[in-house]
Amino acid sequence: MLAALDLTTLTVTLTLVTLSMTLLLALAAWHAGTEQGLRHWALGNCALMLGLLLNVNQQHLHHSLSVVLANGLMTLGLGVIWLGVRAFKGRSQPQWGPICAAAVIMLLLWFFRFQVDRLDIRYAVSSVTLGGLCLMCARELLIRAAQPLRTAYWFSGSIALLYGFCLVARPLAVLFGWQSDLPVLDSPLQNLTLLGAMLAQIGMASGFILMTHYRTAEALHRLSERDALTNTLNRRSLQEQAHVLLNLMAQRGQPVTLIMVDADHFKRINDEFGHQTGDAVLCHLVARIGQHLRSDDLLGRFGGEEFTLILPGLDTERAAQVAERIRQGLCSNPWESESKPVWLSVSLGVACSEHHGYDFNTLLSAADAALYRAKALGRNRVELAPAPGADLEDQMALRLLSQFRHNLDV
Ligand SMILES: Nc1nc2c(ncn2[C@@H]2O[C@H](COP(=O)(O)OP(=O)(O)OP(=O)(O)O)[C@@H](O)[C@H]2O)c(=O)[nH]1
Repeated sequence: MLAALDLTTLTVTLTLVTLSMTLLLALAAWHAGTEQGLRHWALGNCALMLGLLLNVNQQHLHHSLSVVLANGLMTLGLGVIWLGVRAFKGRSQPQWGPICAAAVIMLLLWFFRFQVDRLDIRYAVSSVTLGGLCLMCARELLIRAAQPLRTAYWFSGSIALLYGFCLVARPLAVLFGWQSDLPVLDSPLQNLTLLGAMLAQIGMASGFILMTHYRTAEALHRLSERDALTNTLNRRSLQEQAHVLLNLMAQRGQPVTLIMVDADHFKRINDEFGHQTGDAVLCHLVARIGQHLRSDDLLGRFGGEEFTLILPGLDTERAAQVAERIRQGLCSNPWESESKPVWLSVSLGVACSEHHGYDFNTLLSAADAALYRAKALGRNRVELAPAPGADLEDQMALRLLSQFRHNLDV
């Protein structure tokens, strides 16, 4: 059946397939923004397509073009695609690698065509080089990665592995006699190679676009749940994740503590040092808080200079110790700005599920009330949320005192 396939039809189809995949990659690269790799893949595919076109026209073109230059272009194309895979993964890209590989291949093919005419060696050299480059792409892609990117990596990687293996096996097939003669144009093996190239072309280009799509989806998801300045959870995703965590802790019957952290007199920092320094101080504040958190604790930005922490498994006493360490850590070391050190202190309100249950909003209001009290009592301190039923008048008085001090800015 393979022998019955017509070479011209195969060539035209392969060229059209490669052309449309190149266009697809180029269009995707056009809008890829900072996403690395797509441009390499589009460019590599162009070189690959030109090389293929020259190579299948051996009967009409001089061999310096259809053999030497064609294989050089195909090597360069696959090499650039390999660079694209590395760029996508954020790895170094040795630009000279593909150029040198292409130059060496062209030199070898020129020698074994015009100095010593050895078709078997030319065949082995080009098959092993192109196959080897596909295997190098596969090696970069078939790695452990977080889902969903792993699916896309493995999709492209498996195709590269399969096609690379087939290319490397081509000269072996001749060597071990599975293929009676060296493949001349129109031989079944040559037709099979062209069909394989077509499938590899469609598969790898789709795989690369899938990789970019998953990467973009991941970035969008991250953006939708993180605060752009501090990279902490934003209010909405903090609430969502807190609900899940609180339900889990309630089922297990373990305590959870919610802490509200608010920077003291932050307006003064902005006024004295400017907003940019204010932003840097907020990032410093988050980094400092992060030093005291475990991997399953949640940290979110609730408002301007107000952050919320949720500490699963900690009762009031242990959570108060964490809060105190955060307070001390911040007020004992200034943030070094370019001009002079910026001293920062925080007030913290602590509310635990032991007294306030597992409802997020109830915990939040209890911690907020405690934070108010910390502010009213002079700032730079940790206050525990009073148990429900504590003196309401007392709380009202504190709220008024806090508002009074805030208005006086003391
Ligand atoms: N630089 C910077 N400032 C912010 C940001 N978000 C809020 N702020 C500022 O934080 C300040 C908060 O001021 P206030 O609510 O009066 O609180 P405060 O000055 O910290 O006083 P107390 O909380 O009472 O100690 C305001 O000046 C806001 O402009 C931000 O993302 N970056």
